[in-house]
Amino acid sequence: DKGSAAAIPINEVDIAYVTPVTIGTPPQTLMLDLDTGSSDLWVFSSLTPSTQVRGQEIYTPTKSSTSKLLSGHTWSIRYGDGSGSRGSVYTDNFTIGGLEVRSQAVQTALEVSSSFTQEQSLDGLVGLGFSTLNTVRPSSQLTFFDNARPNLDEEVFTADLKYHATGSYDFGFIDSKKYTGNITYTAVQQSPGYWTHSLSGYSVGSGAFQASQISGISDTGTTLLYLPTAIVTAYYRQVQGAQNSQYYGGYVFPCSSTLPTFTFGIEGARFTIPASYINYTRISPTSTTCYGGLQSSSGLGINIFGDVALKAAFVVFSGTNPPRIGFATK
Ligand SMILES: CSC[C@H](NC(=O)[C@H](Cc1ccccc1)OC(=O)N1CCC(N)CC1)C(=O)N[C@@H](CC1CCCCC1)[C@@H](O)COc1ccncc1
Repeated sequence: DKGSAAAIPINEVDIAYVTPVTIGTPPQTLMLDLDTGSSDLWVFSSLTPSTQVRGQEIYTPTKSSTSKLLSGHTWSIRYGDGSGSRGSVYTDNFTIGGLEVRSQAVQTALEVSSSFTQEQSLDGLVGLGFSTLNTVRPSSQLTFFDNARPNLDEEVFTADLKYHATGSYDFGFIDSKKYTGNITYTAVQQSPGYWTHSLSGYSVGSGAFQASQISGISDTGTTLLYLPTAIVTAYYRQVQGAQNSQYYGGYVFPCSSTLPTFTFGIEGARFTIPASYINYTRISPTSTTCYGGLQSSSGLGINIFGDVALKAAFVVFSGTNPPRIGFATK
């Protein structure tokens, strides 16, 4: 089996990407954020209070002839940005890009935090982290990828996220038309459940490559790139007028400033993030101050290789034993 689906940016600064999925019989289509940084598949549903739903598509289990309540099971999740949700659990048929999983655990929201309510183009998440992170109790549930794996032609899924454009997620195969050169793989530590691996170093602009093992998680559900403070200060030292603003909670700079590129290493391979990806957004629509796509990870306790980095590469998440992650230029 295999599947392929679009990864569509939900706004003009690629804050997140959504993918059309279908749930149930007859199929109900929702737009979900495929997130390698978590392992719960949850959706806005007919059980979500209407005061918390603002334009999202919802999943109505009672309209599906193949839905089954997973009685006595609940879930509750809190994300790194403080957003969260909780609820009950059904199983139903679930499809992404033509790839179907029967009786996938679909977590129906009974409550969502305000930032989810405000994000009307996001109907929920598909966690693609390791199933050990799943929050369903009393028995944790498997991710879509873990359920699909036995039937996949190849035990992989790939992410081809794009800057200000629609990319794709593929399941069960590696599309050689989506990348150039070779795929460089590196080892993944799957504890505590993230796609955790190391960078082999970095360089700023045309500067020398600094070899150093930088451990972090490749996370499609995180917008920006979060690295150790020493690296981030070295980067913004090259940017006229840059400053680390308490007020804006990160590095900001004049939108007219020239930004250097940022290169990261995977083993012996090098991947360069264009300056445009790091000139992330104006702090307000009329402002001439811009917010950086590279920020310090010091407040997070973990380095996160988010979309700003991932969209500079074609990424292979390999569920082989042991798991590994691959990067190729595109
Ligand atoms: C540094 S983890 C912060 C990260 N959330 C972000 O990256 C959000 C994403 C977002 C925000 C608003 C609308 C749409 C998308 O975006 C921002 O936070 N920003 C972008 C805009 C920028 N101006 C400010 C910073 C995060 O929790 N991801 C989790 C998934 C995410 C949750 C929110 C909805 C979209 C999916 C997940 O993978 C990682 O979970 C954890 C990571 C570490 N320990 C615990 C949990």
